[in-house]
Amino acid sequence: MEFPFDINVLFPDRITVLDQNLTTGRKFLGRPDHQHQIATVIDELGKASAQAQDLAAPITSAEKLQSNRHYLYLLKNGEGNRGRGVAVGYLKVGFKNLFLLDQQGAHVETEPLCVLDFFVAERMQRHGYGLELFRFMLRNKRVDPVQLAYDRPSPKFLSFLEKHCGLKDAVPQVNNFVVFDGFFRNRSAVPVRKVPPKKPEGEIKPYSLTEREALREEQKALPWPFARPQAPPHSPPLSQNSACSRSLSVGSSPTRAPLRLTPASGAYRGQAPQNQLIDGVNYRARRTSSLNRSRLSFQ
Ligand SMILES: CC(=O)SCCNC(=O)CCNC(=O)[C@H](O)C(C)(C)COP(=O)(O)OP(=O)(O)OC[C@H]1O[C@@H](n2cnc3c(N)ncnc32)[C@H](O)[C@@H]1OP(=O)(O)O
Repeated sequence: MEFPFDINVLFPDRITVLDQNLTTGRKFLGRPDHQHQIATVIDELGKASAQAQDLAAPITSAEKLQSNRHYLYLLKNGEGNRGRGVAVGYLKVGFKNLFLLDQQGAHVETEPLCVLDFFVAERMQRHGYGLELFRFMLRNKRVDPVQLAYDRPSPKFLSFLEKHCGLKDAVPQVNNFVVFDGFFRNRSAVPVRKVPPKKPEGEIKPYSLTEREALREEQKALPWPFARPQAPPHSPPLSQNSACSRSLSVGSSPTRAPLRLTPASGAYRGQAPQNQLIDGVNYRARRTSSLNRSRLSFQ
């Protein structure tokens, strides 16, 4: 995505981590004009992401980033737009209090790192940029894919997770978060938020809202004629052999088109060979002693 200003001035690094302050940790970026331009980049990418996911409104914007403790990893290509750089995409993560069901169906209260939004500009998809972002975040947060919770992953993202991480067996949930087989193993080894801040969302809800459901709640609160008409309640058809589809079938949000229960066409082009798994060798060498990982990821 191109902008009428120099992306390379705003984001000197290929991947920049932005937090609540919209800063990249570099002093000169505190300039108001730069802050404004950074906000523009986030807002425009957020809109494109919402469009790509059929969301009624963006779930990522500069304002939302400023009011939540989320982290946004922004990837640029410095050479594009005649050397001014182009914004390629982003990955947004944050800790969430969730009530999840383990494999035995028991409720577990947990606060995992969640993937909340993920976007690569349409024309740049399937060129490895998503993997670059995801890998960077995993290293930065010192976490394995199986330890993350995913906020209603799209068919493309599910395909991505299966291809690059070998994640395909979801543990059925009654909310729209998806966790995979292995998530409940060794929870104590998983990074947790150190100082629980006051939650902007209010107190913990029995089945925590996804970003997408929160969007629907916001819309419900709008008076007519601003509120979108509610779609009649319906459940997508269940697939007998898809654990993922079961977890997504309850409480799915009408803000995005219903998820297809099989991945988007061309998604599963065959099982990813082991040596294609993200960072497999490096991670194994570095972290095997401390973590008992899923049988599928990083083996
Ligand atoms: C929790 C959430 O954030 S859910 C929302 C996820 N975001 C979206 O759905 C927005 C639209 N999609 C995208 O922005 C991107 O496709 C992303 C972020 C999901 C992946 O980024 P990419 O740069 O395309 O991924 P990358 O090139 O590293 O990996 C490619 C793999 O991703 C999956 N993938 C990417 N695009 C597609 C697609 N159009 N159809 C099916 N699978 C796809 C496939 O597994 C693909 O492997 P393949 O080409 O061998 O089939």
